[in-house]
Amino acid sequence: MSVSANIWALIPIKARGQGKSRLAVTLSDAERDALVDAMLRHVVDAAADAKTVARTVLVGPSRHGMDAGIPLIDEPGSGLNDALAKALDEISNARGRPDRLIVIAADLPCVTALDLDLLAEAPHGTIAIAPDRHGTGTNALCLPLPEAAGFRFHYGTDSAARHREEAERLGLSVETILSEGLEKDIDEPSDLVDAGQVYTIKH
Ligand SMILES: Nc1nc2c(ncn2[C@@H]2O[C@H](COP(=O)(O)OP(=O)(O)OP(=O)(O)O)[C@@H](O)[C@H]2O)c(=O)[nH]1
Ligand SMILES: O=C(O)[C@H](O)COP(=O)(O)O
Repeated sequence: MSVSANIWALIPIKARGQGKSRLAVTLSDAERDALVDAMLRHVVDAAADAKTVARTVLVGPSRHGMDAGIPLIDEPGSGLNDALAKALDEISNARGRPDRLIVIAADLPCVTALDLDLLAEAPHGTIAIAPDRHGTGTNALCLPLPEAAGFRFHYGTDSAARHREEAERLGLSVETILSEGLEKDIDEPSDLVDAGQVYTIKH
């Protein structure tokens, strides 16, 4: 890949107070908000430190206190797939649009800048998919543009397999990226052990 490739990171973030609802059995509302913000800050910082990432964009109803310099794309309010579809459409048509778009979840407290550089280095005509620790969910994607401008997001059950099928539909190859930092999203209380690097639970 050319060193001058223009690569952007897109981070979806749910409305304040709604994120990480599956952790409500363990964490109070305030604790979940603090955890969501700490993980988002970590992912934003990893993108800022990645050599390959030129620009970071958020999609969601609010910027959760992130710097005003990070653009926020408003979402339709009908779920993650619709939010990302709108953002992909806007970014694909933006002036100076990227050659590649990394879509990365905001709940990856172990992700590093190197992980993002690894994702960005997929060969030409390839979509990179980083699955979760179970191998079934999708924690990050790297989409080549404009080839994948029509990519349809399938977050939900078995999203990794469905995203591979979507690449096939577009005539693109798939590279699966496995790394601890990309695998460890925080969904269930048992995952919280991996969040200790960014957030300490006080009880
Ligand atoms: N903009 C936007 N982001 C979303 C939406 N749903 C999920 N996300 C984000 O997508 C990423 C992966 O989502 P999940 O792992 O399901 O996280 P979550 O929705 O906060 O967790 P639960 O409430 O427990 O399902 C996280 O960065 C979420 O903030 C949505 O409707 N809109
Ligand atoms: O792959 C997915 O659908 C997303 O990662 C959301 O799944 P999760 O909520 O299990 O992380």
